[in-house]
Amino acid sequence: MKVLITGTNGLLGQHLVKQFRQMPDCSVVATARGENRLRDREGYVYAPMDIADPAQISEVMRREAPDSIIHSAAMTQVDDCETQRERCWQSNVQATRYLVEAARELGAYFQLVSTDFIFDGEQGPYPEDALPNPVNYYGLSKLAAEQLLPCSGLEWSVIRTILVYGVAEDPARSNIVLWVKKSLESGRKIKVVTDQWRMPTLVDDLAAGCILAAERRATGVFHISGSELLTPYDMALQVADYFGLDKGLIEKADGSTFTQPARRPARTGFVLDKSRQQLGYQPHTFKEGLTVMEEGAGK
Ligand SMILES: NC(=O)C1=CN([C@@H]2O[C@H](COP(=O)(O)OP(=O)(O)OC[C@H]3O[C@@H](n4cnc5c(N)ncnc54)[C@H](OP(=O)(O)O)[C@@H]3O)[C@@H](O)[C@H]2O)C=CC1
Ligand SMILES: Cc1cn([C@H]2C[C@H](O)[C@@H](COP(=O)(O)OP(=O)(O)O[C@H]3O[C@@H](C)C(=O)[C@@H](O)[C@H]3O)O2)c(=O)[nH]c1=O
Repeated sequence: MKVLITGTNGLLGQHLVKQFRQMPDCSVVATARGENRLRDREGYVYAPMDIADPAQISEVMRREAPDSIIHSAAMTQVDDCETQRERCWQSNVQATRYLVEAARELGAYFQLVSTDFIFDGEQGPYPEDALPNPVNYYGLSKLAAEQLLPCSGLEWSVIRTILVYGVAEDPARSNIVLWVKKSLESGRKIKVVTDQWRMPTLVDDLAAGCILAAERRATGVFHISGSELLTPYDMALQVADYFGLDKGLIEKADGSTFTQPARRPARTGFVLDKSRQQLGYQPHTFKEGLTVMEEGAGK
């Protein structure tokens, strides 16, 4: 398999490179905007590819001719997506359209990484066929990207995930575990909500789930997340307990005391039966995930 990955400077992209390049009979083309920010340069080819630029996409795709494309790149800052809608649409929808076109010319398998934010959070946990109803522009843009696939004529899959955490080199954005850990380590008080429910997902498990689907050229939508429905407040307490940090710095908050520019769906989470049965997906618990992070941080 020759796999091309988009957004490899990002949290998921880095772990996809790390795992794919260890697979026998697999060659990896890592692509991202600008310079390669991965420290380890072994076991893959790097090609700069800004997915907003169709000329760059055509040039790289013609040269590399992958048989599988894992599309991870996106504008992921949810609040920026709410206030910079044109940039969000260009990054998350128009760019996906360019990549789908390139995949069609190559006859390549196409996998899109998507999100729980396509749902409104009224009836979580959600199975794959639940009715989408995004409550913010980021979620709307990711749903629009998903909707490019059914009529694309491609062998395609969508991997939806939730609140990804883990260790990243030079991360473009932080994640909930690193944010809580760094805040408490520096003695900073944090307000954490008790009225949102998520199944936080270890990035190593997410990458493994993407690969389980890609190596089978599995088609359709798969929900790949952690298995425990937790509030961010629960998560913060577990992080404090695990790393021996001061829980007294964690203050309860809710929608009446903590707001963000973009609305968040209240209760998401995924039903994981299909991924477990069809892909053999097996996520870590949140606590196990913290252990994996700690072990990985040393490497
Ligand atoms: N993180 C999460 O909690 C969740 C993420 N997802 C989805 O998972 C995928 C990966 O997210 P994650 O790794 O966490 O996010 P990151 O923000 O860590 O990575 C996204 C990457 O996409 C890159 N990117 C953005 N625009 C472009 C562009 N025009 N050309 C090339 N690269 C671009 C960014 O590049 P740069 O570094 O240069 O900014 C960044 O490295 C996304 O599709 C996201 O929607 C779904 C659910 C939850
Ligand atoms: C910053 C902050 C967040 N939170 C809560 C809100 C939220 O439930 C959780 C994470 O908040 P953030 O704003 O960091 O993350 P958020 O943008 O909500 O994360 C989303 O990212 C996109 C890419 C996705 O696709 C979604 O699945 C989801 O992971 O932490 C607090 O309680 N207090 C705080 O001070």
